[in-house]
Amino acid sequence: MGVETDTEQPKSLVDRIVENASLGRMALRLAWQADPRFLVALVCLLAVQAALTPLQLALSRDVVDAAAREVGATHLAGSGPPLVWSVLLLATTFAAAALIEPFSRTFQSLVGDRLVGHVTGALVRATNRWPGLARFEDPSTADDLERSSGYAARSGLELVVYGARTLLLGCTAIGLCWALAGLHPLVPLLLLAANLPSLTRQFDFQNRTGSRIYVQTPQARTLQYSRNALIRPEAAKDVRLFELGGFFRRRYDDAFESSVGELDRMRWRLTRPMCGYAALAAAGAGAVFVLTAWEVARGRRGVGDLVLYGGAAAALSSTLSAIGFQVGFLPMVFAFLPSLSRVLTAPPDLPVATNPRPAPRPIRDGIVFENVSFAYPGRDEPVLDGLSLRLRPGESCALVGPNGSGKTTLVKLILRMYDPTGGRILLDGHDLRDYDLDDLRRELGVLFQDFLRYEFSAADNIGFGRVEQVHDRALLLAAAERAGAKDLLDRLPDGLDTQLGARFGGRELSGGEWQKLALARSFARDSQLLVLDEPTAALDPRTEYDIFERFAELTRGRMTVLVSHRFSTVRMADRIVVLRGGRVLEDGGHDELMAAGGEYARLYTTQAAQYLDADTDAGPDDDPDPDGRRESTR
Ligand SMILES: Nc1ncnc2c1ncn2[C@@H]1O[C@H](COP(=O)(O)OP(=O)(O)OP(=O)(O)O)[C@@H](O)[C@H]1O
Repeated sequence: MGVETDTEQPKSLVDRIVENASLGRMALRLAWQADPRFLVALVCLLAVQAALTPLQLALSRDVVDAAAREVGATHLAGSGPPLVWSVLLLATTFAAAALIEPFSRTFQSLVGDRLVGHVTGALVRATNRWPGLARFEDPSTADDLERSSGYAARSGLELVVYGARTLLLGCTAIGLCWALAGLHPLVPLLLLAANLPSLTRQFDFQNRTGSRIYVQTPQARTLQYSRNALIRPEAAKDVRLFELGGFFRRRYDDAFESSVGELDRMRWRLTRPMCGYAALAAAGAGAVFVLTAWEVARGRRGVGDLVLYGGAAAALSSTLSAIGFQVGFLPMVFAFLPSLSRVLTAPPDLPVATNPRPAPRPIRDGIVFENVSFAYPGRDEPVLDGLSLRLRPGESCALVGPNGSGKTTLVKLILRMYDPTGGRILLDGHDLRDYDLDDLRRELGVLFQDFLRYEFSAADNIGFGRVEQVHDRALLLAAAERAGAKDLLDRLPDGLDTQLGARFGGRELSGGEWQKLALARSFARDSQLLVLDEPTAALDPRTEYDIFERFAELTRGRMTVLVSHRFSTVRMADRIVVLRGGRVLEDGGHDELMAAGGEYARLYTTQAAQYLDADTDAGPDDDPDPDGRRESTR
């Protein structure tokens, strides 16, 4: 059994059975862990539901026979219990069926919801165990995650429901065949033959639909992306300004047409021939009716048998069709399960030391890049190419270089979001890979260029830098003070407790205000290495100047890496490293590099000249350089 997927490698039948058995066990285990009580209750209800169909047929026959006896048509009646008992029993089964149906649906929803919650928790725990970033940027992992949180999340329930239903429907079909053999031993065989094409068609329909849904996961993600571009507040400005609404709408429609439209066309294609097969199955049931009526007319059977055999033939037909339908779901379930299994069992994406070293405290020798090369996964051209560099303890170092020269990449390697593809990075003489990663990262405080705006309280936005002390108000206020965010907190209606972001009705902040909080978050961390990637890009000149003035105090005792294109920020550093072509081009203090008259001096002078030109037009309130610091750039 298996869905046709585009990525599937040919496997032997035995391998596939073994693999599916283990996937099935995993899905059932997840369903059991989600809520065993509801699961057991659901299976019991499904069993009772399955038993009711043959029971109702047998009781219907008794009712008809008893009614025939009551009206004196004894030649039409078989033997059986009195009419009142038969009617009461039949009514009870109808009442039970009516009662069980909503409970069965409710239990399915309860198990489904709990299962989705349980699987989501397992997915979150699994992805949190991936120390690096590479998997999050890999499209096939994105497909796996999409499948895992969609179809595959409910697969445990679907296995239980479809599996149990198939089993129980199989029992019902055997019961019906056994009953029909009472008419003639060949009748069940003929009916099975008449229903076989319809059953296989149902299976084929489900199987192919499932295959299509599976292989369309990338299109489903494209669809989601285009939809988000239309409805997400982050995109609203651009969409309106550039009149992108129509464009994205067409993209969405195209993606919709290529996924859902194709699926629908396929459904139609597969449904049309089913009419012929259904007619064949109906003809089989009709023949049983005619045969029974003929026997009843000849007085060889009671009239109740007409209900029993006619009903059993019709029920067998619908039961077999339902089996085809239910079994047809199973390949789809088994096609999606490997995605879930891959995510849940994926080993860490970076090597983890077996006897990890604790992070050094204090750092004594610093960080050394030894001939480090790095290319992003799936890309050939290296971003860093034999780079060597030493970052000394207590020193602040600015990384400068053109766009795409690898500054942020270098920072990501220090944080061990990736490992170098060549060379090594040493911390106090030991390879970063030898350290306990959690312990190491506790020593790193980072403000990313694309920092997150948490739409929680201001306190959370700062406290997430040291989440175990997120309620320590003194610590949060001190961090805010250092980042120049104290005024901002004073202006917020509930200070630290103000809910931020418009999405949940909170206070929206300007870009620079969000950046101040992000800077405060990195200061809240009690780290030995502080990495600030464009920390002042959105700050007003006054705040930037304040931070500049206190930079030495703010970073005292910490190694600091500053990444920036703003030379006013770069100047804060003790040392400046210019990157180009994946290597270090220049390395030294500001004065030293200016005196050398190389790349840094050229870039610095160009930027300073631009500032000075702009300054001639600016009023006193716009003065970006209140103490005339820029004069020294000349
Ligand atoms: N996640 C990624 N996957 C693949 N390539 C990437 C990824 N991130 C960056 N790159 C590539 O690596 C190169 C260096 O990027 P990086 O972000 O390190 O540059 P940068 O010097 O920080 O640039 P900027 O000044 O624009 O911030 C770029 O050419 C970019 O295309």
